[in-house]
Amino acid sequence: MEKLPRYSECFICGRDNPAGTDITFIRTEEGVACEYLAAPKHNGYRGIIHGGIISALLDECVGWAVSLRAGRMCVTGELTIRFRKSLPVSTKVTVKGFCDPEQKTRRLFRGYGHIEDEAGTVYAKAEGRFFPMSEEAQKPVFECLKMADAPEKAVTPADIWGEDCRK
Ligand SMILES: CCCCCCCC/C=C\CCCCCCCC(=O)SCCNC(=O)CCNC(=O)[C@H](O)C(C)(C)COP(=O)(O)OP(=O)(O)OC[C@H]1O[C@@H](n2cnc3c(N)ncnc32)[C@H](O)[C@@H]1OP(=O)(O)O
Repeated sequence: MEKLPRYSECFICGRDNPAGTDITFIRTEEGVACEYLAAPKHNGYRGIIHGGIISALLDECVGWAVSLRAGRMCVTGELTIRFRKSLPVSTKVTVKGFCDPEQKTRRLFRGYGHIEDEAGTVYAKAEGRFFPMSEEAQKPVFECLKMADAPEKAVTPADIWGEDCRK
């Protein structure tokens, strides 16, 4: 399992965003995943994590999974979240994201994901549609993407997609 790069300013994965969740995503055999320890600074109601935080975690995790498949960084076009169970503060959960293997077009990618705890309880599920950026539009993204274990080290598209890198 390989750590994915982090984007310095991002609310979810940015090192330089103190308001955020300070997440590192990993590439798994099936897609993308991350660990999240539910923190009181992300509360909505007392002791319960805000649905917007849950949505943002799922958005980025599923977004990474489809971006890996698309060969380009994507933007979210549509995201549907089902909040099945309140997520209490201090719960340790795993967020998992997948790309739908049946892609009919390279313009739009479908993905899905969920948040579960160690016992397998599912707190939320997501599905969405994601759009690959043009090569030109994704260039500035790479100015802020840094290696997870070496924040001074820049990342290139080939570091992420290797041979599958889209021209
Ligand atoms: C997600 C990736 C994350 C990867 C992980 C990165 C980690 C580290 C890297 C970096 C960190 C920072 C980044 C994190 C980011 C997190 C994710 C976000 O928050 S992204 C920001 C929020 N999203 C936007 O800003 C998009 C705004 N919308 C647009 O740009 C356009 O609307 C776009 C590209 C989605 C579509 O525009 P058109 O011009 O290509 O398409 P048209 O002509 O409008 O529509 C044509 C057809 O396409 C479908 N379509 C278009 N838009 C759709 C939509 N929103 N949902 C569903 N289908 C849509 C429909 O079938 C539509 O046909 P009909 O209009 O219905 O007849």
